[in-house]
Amino acid sequence: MDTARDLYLSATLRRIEARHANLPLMQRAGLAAADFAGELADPRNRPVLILAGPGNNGGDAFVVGSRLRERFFAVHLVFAGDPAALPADAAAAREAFLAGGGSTLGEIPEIDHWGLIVDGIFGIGLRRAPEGRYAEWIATANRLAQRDACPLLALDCPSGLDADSGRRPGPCIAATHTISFIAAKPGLYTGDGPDHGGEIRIASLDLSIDEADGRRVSPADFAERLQPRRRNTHKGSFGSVGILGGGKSMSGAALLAGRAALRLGSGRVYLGLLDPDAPTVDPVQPELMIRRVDTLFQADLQALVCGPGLGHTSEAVQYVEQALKCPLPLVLDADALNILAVDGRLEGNLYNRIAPAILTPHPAEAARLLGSSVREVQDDRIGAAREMAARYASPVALKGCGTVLAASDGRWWINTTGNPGLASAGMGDVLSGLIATLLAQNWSPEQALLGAVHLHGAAADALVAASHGPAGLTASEVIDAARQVFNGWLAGRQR
Ligand SMILES: NC(=O)C1=CN([C@@H]2O[C@H](COP(=O)(O)OP(=O)(O)OC[C@H]3O[C@@H](n4cnc5c(N)ncnc54)[C@H](O)[C@@H]3O)[C@@H](O)[C@H]2O)[C@@H](O)CC1
Ligand SMILES: [K+]
Repeated sequence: MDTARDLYLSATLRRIEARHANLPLMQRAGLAAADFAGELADPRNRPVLILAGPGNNGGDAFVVGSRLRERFFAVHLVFAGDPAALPADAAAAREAFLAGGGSTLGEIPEIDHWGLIVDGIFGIGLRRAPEGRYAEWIATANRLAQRDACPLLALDCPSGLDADSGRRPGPCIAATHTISFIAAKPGLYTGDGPDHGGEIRIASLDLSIDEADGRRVSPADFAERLQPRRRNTHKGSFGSVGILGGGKSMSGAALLAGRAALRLGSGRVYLGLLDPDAPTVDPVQPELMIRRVDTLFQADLQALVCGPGLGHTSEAVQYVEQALKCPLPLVLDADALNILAVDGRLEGNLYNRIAPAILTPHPAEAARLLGSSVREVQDDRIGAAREMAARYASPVALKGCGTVLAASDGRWWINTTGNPGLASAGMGDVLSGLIATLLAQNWSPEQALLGAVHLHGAAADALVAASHGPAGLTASEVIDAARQVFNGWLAGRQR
């Protein structure tokens, strides 16, 4: 088990819990959380507010209350559930808290300044949007943590967040820190999770488990490919990439993909632009070889991107078909995905391909491919990515906060590099160029996808660290930062 990377769905966690029912897991969880709380609490020993819900997450909260009281914290524990309806472990934790001299409150008390707020309302047992009293507690906890600038520690996951999907159906705790028990939950890293979990710590509760459902992407996934360049090489050694796109007035998207491919180290980059009035040279990057679109396939290519700025004309449809039929590793993005979504004839070409294809939809493109809505895609990003990968027999990256990557055999990953600076035009075009470069250099489709997505996010993170974003971050800057980060990886400095 790699606690830093492994992700577990709640059904798997329930099975693991059941297998270890003889162990005092709630005591271990509460103790680990109390240790974390002790690190976070205001050194002036301001009071601690603990919110306990009606299930085992509430039970964890009672254990935290007991442990913190033993350490002489002033604990105010709020519990409004029916004690008789608590699950057995939680009921025992409540009894122990009361037997130790603790008492519970029915509502959040008025206190001038909290030193720490602990959220033990709901964990992986959330069934629906919190409402009524619990919705009010969530809103109040968020407000008080802001007011007092105090840490808000979520037990297991922020209450109101669906731990499997990262969806928040209603009010949700905005934690500054989360301590996730047994293993990390995927919902902390995608969708609304990253806005609500804060800094995440995993408490394994001393269990050794192995059957992870998914993983977070790490450079370890593609480290074997990060080899220094041999000296005795030439431009043919590093692959030729073709970019097919650039319909009427949309050359920019294709240029960005091409520049990204060139600057990540493709030996040659050819652009086939559909717009007859498109420029024949890129003055910013004159190394790009801009061709008439009908001659693009005559070049000796090792990988092809189809889609950036392609448009949706009948000519564009023909070229998508040609791209799908060509024996080159292929990245399908943007309008190529939209065309694939509406033209049922084309789908079969994906299954008959002799070279791999990779799909990189954003949520709206994914909704078109799946015949669903953006809302449905976003409510279950992992499920949507896996469904597309299975249906199109190709690796897929569902872009967005916590990009979800899926292989056609059902494996999935979440990428945790990147930031909101990537929410601007051209970023997807850049990603497609990065993926194609790695494909053209014989990376496997899976490694090319994981490597490029991780790199793309890491480049944006490096720019934000240097105050070039998130506001105003541009795709062109990400290209240059990706080159820098990648060369750092190659040199072994940032692995
Ligand atoms: N079972 C175990 O062995 C362990 C469980 N642990 C804790 O237990 C949690 C899971 O416990 P539970 O399965 O009891 O689930 P939760 O405590 O997360 O919540 C379930 C309770 O809340 C109610 N509920 C769910 N959504 C609601 C809503 N929107 N409004 C009002 N009530 C709602 C349910 O009816 C149920 O009573 C984990 O997240 C973790 O914190 C830990 O102590 C580790 C060990
Ligand atoms: K919680």
